[in-house]
Amino acid sequence: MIEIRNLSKSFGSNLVWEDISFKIAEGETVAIIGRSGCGKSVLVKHLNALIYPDSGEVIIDDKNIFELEYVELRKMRQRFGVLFQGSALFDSLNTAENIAFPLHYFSDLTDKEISEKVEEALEMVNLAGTGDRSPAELSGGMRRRVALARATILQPDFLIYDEPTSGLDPQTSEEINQLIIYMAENLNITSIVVTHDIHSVLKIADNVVFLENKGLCWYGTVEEMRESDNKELMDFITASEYKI
Ligand SMILES: Nc1ncnc2c1ncn2[C@@H]1O[C@H](COP(=O)(O)OP(=O)(O)OP(=O)(O)O)[C@@H](O)[C@H]1O
Repeated sequence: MIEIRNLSKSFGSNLVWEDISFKIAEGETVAIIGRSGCGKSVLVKHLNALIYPDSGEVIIDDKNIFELEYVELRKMRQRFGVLFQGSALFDSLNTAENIAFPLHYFSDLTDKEISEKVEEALEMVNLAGTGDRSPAELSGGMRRRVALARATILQPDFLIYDEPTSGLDPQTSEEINQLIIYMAENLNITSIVVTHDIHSVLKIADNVVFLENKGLCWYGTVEEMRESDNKELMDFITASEYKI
């Protein structure tokens, strides 16, 4: 469980948002939506203390992560995986080496154990047999799946997805949505998804955080979002050109 309590953040005189509170239960998928520049990325960077707030707390396992000492902070950060926007694969490494990268850094596994884990991960994202291909030889959807295999290889408790379906066609987006659901259900990963893709939100999310007017404008389940008459939320969804 991650509990966000009364979080506020400014950069100089630029107030990003204030007094944000909500909870993310274990195994839940929460979507964070809102217009460009409303502070979605800044918010998720608080969840693993990459950014510190002006005030407020993020509680994980009964501890305010902003008060953790260096060693504990490192351990806490290792519980997070991140799927970066645009996949962020290393072009000089092949697919298998990309996925193996975190294991070389953060585990004591032998080379043989690492290759076995990489093969399993490739199978999980339906890319068995492509380990020796370079990222340049893969489609956008395949690169996203490799990035997902890499982000989950250390079996994180929490996975942050930064616009996982951006730039993908509807069919490939759907494959990624299905994988996000698979990861949440089968690996019991708690997922935090920053997205502009309302269709994806409806497919994958349990709960939705909508940032607007420098704060948490609306929070609820996807079912509640379908029924909501919150004007700002509806305007945002309508502008996303998706009717629900
Ligand atoms: N390191 C930083 N220093 C100063 N200002 C920052 C920093 N990071 C973000 N900001 C500011 O915080 C605000 C929110 O930015 P953020 O990137 O979180 O928005 P976003 O909702 O994720 O946008 P987008 O949907 O376009 O990715 C912006 O005004 C941005 O300029």
